[in-house]
Order: sequence, then structure tokens, then C-alpha cells
Amino acid sequence: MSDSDNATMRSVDDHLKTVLDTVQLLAPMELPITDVNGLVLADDVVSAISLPPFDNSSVDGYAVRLADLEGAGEDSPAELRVLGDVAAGSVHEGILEPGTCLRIMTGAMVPYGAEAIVPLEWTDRGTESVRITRAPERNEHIRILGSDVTAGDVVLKAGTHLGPRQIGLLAAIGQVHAPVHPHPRVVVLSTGSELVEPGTPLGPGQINDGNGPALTAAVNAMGATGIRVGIIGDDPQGVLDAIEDQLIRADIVITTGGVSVGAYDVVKEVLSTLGTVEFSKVAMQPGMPQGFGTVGEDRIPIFTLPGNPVSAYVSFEIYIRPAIEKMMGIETGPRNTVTATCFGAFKSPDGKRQFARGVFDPVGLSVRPVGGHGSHLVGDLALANALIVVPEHVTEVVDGDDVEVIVLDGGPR
Ligand SMILES: Nc1nc2c(c(=O)[nH]1)N[C@H]1C(S)=C(S)[C@@H](COP(=O)(O)OP(=O)(O)OC[C@H]3O[C@@H](n4cnc5c(N)ncnc54)[C@H](O)[C@@H]3O)O[C@H]1N2
Ligand code: MOO
Repeated sequence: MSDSDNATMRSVDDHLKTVLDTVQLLAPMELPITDVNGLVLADDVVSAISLPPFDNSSVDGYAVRLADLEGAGEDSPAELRVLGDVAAGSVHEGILEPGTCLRIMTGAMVPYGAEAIVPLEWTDRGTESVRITRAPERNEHIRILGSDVTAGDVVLKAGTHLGPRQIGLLAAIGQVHAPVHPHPRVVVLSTGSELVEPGTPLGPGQINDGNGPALTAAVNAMGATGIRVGIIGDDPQGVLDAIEDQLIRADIVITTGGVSVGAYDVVKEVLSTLGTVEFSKVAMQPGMPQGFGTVGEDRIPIFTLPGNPVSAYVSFEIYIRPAIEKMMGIETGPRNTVTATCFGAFKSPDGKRQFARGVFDPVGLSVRPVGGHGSHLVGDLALANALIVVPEHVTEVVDGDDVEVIVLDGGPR
């Protein structure tokens, strides 16, 4: 590749900007709360009920009136008649009369007239009558109605990222559905006549489709919905039909393969005539040939990634992850990096941003390059947990240099 080629390439930042200017936040919809893990709330949620919804006991013990226990102590226990039990989920009808108490279980509704709960540990645990050696404070061991959430409160604000704790709250206030930006449906198509389904014996010249499963997993790991369509041969009409068939159920289409300059680079060939897809050389390594645009009446964003597996995966992390985040309502932009000491030396192409694979140590804040630059090195990619970002003007990283690192799999985004 000559210097003049490098000069005409788009920058990584420009390409990402085009992507993020094109994709749109998905319109809100009501989804069952069992399906909203990882999604972003599109509207404030107001609680229709208070929590706790009634005064209830925080311990297993006895519901008592305070006046009956005045002066109770180790040497002067109070003795009360036990009228019966109140289990969680049952209600004691009537008022607690002076001189009596009720055995009560954790979570059970406090009977009318009771002013505190005495834990079992302060008593002789009697069932007919009970001796109590310590007087509680008013409301001690009672969880008061509304002390957690008050009916009418906004309990979760629009923009909240929903996870187990928030879903637990939605369930606790009785929400069946929640207004969210839904999971983007991301269709993944692998193109290439050399590809076979993993598990098929390899014929001469054939390889297994690694990109389809890898990219589908990457989509699913974000909380979006990956739809792996499978393998499409290098036949222009077949590629076109496969893309058009998928538009009905896609919020994003990803293809891999067929975008460089070879005679069978059919994705480039067919999409040049359909939609707004532009094919560019982006000043990055791996991942130089990139196609992006929209297709179909609904202008579905399509990413045509290079076929080399490392190139396809890195392209996902740099462009598609931020795009999916924007669609989901997650704050997005270029990937964040952390500074780490690089233990190892390697070269980087002048004029291209390199995303070298590395093993990052979050404790020592260091990173070790893994494997070479080849975009086919999936064995090394599988060992990596980070991408070392080498700026365009840097041609060499030497042992001990500080480098910027994108931490994969749950690092700062
Ligand atoms: N003359 C030039 N040749 C190439 C250039 C160039 O500028 N001039 N660019 C190179 C770069 S960089 C890349 S990246 C690739 C991109 O190629 P394509 O996107 O057209 O992809 P293919 O040719 O179809 O495949 C490339 C490579 O990846 C393997 N592959 C494809 N799909 C899969 C899959 N689903 N799973 C696993 N491996 C896959 C395929 O067999 C090829 O080995 O072009 C360079 N060439
Ligand atoms: O850009 Mo290609 O992605 O280097 O192998």
C-alpha cells in the first residue's frame, strides 16, 4: 500500500461519526419485565403502590402492646397470654387486647393494636404464654407501610439501565410491563463460497464460518438480539436476495466478506446498486475495507465488514457496538481506553490506527501483545482480552511504553 493510498483513506473517527449520525434510537415499546434485562427505560416509572404495602414484622417474634412490657427486664420478665399465630400472608382479625400478644412471623402483617415486635430471642418462646425479658421501643422491628416506596413516587427515571435490581423493583411494585427501547435485532450474514457450517468435513479450499457465530455472540452479549442467518455463497443474486429477505426483521444487518477488490467481492458489487452503502478504505489495521449505509424502504443500517475474522471482530468493537448502544439508548461514542504499560514491542503501519490484540492485566495496569498482525489469527484473538490502540502517527511500540487499551468483555466501554 503506497503513501498516497494512505492519504486518501477515511479516518476511524470520521467513519464512526457517519455511523452514529445515521443510526437512530429505537422507538419505545412496552415489554414484559422478564424481557427487559439490559435495556434502557424510555419513560419514568411511577409506583401505583407503597412499599411495604402494609406494616409488617421484620423478625420472627411476638406482636405486643408497649404498656404491657413497661419495666420488663432479665430480672423482671413480663408474662403475656399468646392468642395465636400470624403467618406471612395471613391477617389477624380484630385488635390486640391488653395483656395478650400474638406470635408473628417475618413479613406477616402487624395486627391492629400492636405497637412493636419482640424478637424470639428476647423471650422464652412460649406458645400458650410467653415470658419477655426486654421491652421494645415503639415500632421496633416493624417495617412501616411506605417506608421504602410511596405510591405516586417516580421510582425509576427514563434513561435508567435496567438490570436485576431494577427489574426486582418493577416486580415489587406490580409492573407487568416496562416502557423500554427494545433489543435491536441484528442479522448476521456470512458471505463466501469457501465457507461451510462448523461440523461439516472440510473439502479442499474450504474453511468453517467463524464470523457468523462470533458476531452473533458479540451482539447477544450486549443484550441485543443476534440472528445468524448462515452462509451465503459468492453469487450476486443470492447475496441480494438474502439481504432483502432479512430486512423485515432487522434493525441492523451485518455482512462479512466480499468487500475488498477481488473478482468475487460480491457484497460490494451488489450493494453499490442498492441503498446508500458507501465502501471506504478506513485508516485502520485490521479492518481497512469498510462498507456502511442503509438499505430498503425502512433504511435499515447495514455494515459490510471485511471477511478476515480479526478484521470483522475489531470492526464490530469499533463501529457496531457504539451503533447498537445508540439504538438501545445507552450513552455512546468512541470506545474508552485505559492507559497501560506495554510489556512487548511491535511495529505499527504509518498512517493507520492499529488495534493490536493484547492480554490486559487490570491489577498491574499492563498489557502484553498477543500474536502477530495477521487478520486471520483467530487462535491469538481468542487469547486476547484487550485491543492495544496505536495512533496513526506511531510506527513502533517499544517494551515499557505507555499505551491506550480498549478492555474487551465488560471493561469500561
Ligand atoms: N489486492 C488487495 N487484496 C486485499 C486487500 C487490498 O486492499 N487489496 N485488502 C485486504 C484486507 S485488509 C482485507 S481485511 C481483506 C478483506 O477481504 P473481503 O472482505 O473481501 O473478504 P473475503 O475476501 O471474502 O475474505 C477474506 C478472508 O477472510 C476469510 N473469511 C471470510 N469470511 C469468513 C468467515 N465467515 N469466517 C472465517 N473466515 C472468513 C476468507 O476465507 C479470506 O481468507 O481483503 C484483503 N485483500
Ligand atoms: O484491514 Mo484487513 O482488515 O487488515 O486484514
